[in-house]
Amino acid sequence: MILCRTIAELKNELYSIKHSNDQATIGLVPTMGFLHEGHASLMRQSVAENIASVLSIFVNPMQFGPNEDFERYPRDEARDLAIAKENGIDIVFMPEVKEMYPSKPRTSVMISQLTERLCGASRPGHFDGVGLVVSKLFHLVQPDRAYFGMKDAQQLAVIQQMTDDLNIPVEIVPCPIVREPDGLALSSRNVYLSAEQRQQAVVLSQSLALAKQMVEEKGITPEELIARVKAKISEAGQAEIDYVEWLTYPSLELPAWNEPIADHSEKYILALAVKFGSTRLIDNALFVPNTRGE
Ligand SMILES: Nc1ncnc2c1ncn2[C@@H]1O[C@H](COP(=O)(O)OP(=O)(O)OP(=O)(O)O)[C@@H](O)[C@H]1O
Ligand SMILES: CC(C)(CO)[C@@H](O)C(=O)[O-]
Ligand code: BAL
Repeated sequence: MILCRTIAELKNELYSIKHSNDQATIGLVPTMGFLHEGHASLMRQSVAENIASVLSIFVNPMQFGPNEDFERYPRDEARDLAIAKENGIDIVFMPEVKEMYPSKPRTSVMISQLTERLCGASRPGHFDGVGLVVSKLFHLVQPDRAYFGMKDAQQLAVIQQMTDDLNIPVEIVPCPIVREPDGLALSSRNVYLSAEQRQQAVVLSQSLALAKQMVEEKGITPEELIARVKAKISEAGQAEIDYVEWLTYPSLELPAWNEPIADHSEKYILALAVKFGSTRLIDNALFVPNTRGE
């Protein structure tokens, strides 16, 4: 496994791969590091489907708001490199901020509509930063496939839209959410939770499971579903709800609010963002026609 800290090193390594095999397919797994089993599942899928796999580790300042956790975002380079190697990654691209942004970028990548709700509304400018860095990574690596987790379902929809709108020749591969045995979705930010908050955070996946049950009950409307999910989350002492939304997926539009969900024909997402103290966690479940959710 090769570690590249500069764009020049990355380009050299990619050139060598392509030079030795011009049919070589490249998979890209973009991350912000502090790797866990969720990231590892993306890496394994990339390794299984491509001749060579690039893992990027970059805590992108452009996607953090002024009062967010950019400075204290967890980092552990040695551990990340060991996990990348164990999972068969060929190249780790781990640039400094000044390598990715030698000066303040004057170009913005603004993806409209899909970013109006959910994390786009709670974190103004967040998806502009994500769009910018992911398009830079796509241009630098020129992957055949890029792997994104469904935990960040809005991000996945936004990146797919950006890729389609800009005709970027990469296949976006959605990967399922990896969870702890008690249901909590793996996230680098889980490390911020106190023991008590960690116990309370299980309410996220529990409320998604409750929603699946309720959608099976004929007659429930999005309005009732959201009220009941919010009530369930509020049972966890310190939980402060940022949003609970029921939207079409991947178009992220509001469906008819007062009409029963049963027998729906579209794909929907129930998306949650909840704060436990200062730690904001997200989770979601997809509901496909005539099923109880994924
Ligand atoms: N539990 C998970 N299951 C599957 N994919 C995941 C999971 N957690 C993160 N990912 C995916 O890994 C990629 C990199 O995410 P990132 O480095 O932000 O990790 P994270 O754990 O989501 O961090 P954060 O706590 O900052 O949200 C994204 O595509 C993300 O969706
Ligand atoms: C896609 C990404 C690596 C861009 O910084 C980030 O938003 C993430 O880790 O999901
Ligand atoms: N996992 C999405 C990256 C972020 O929270 O900034």
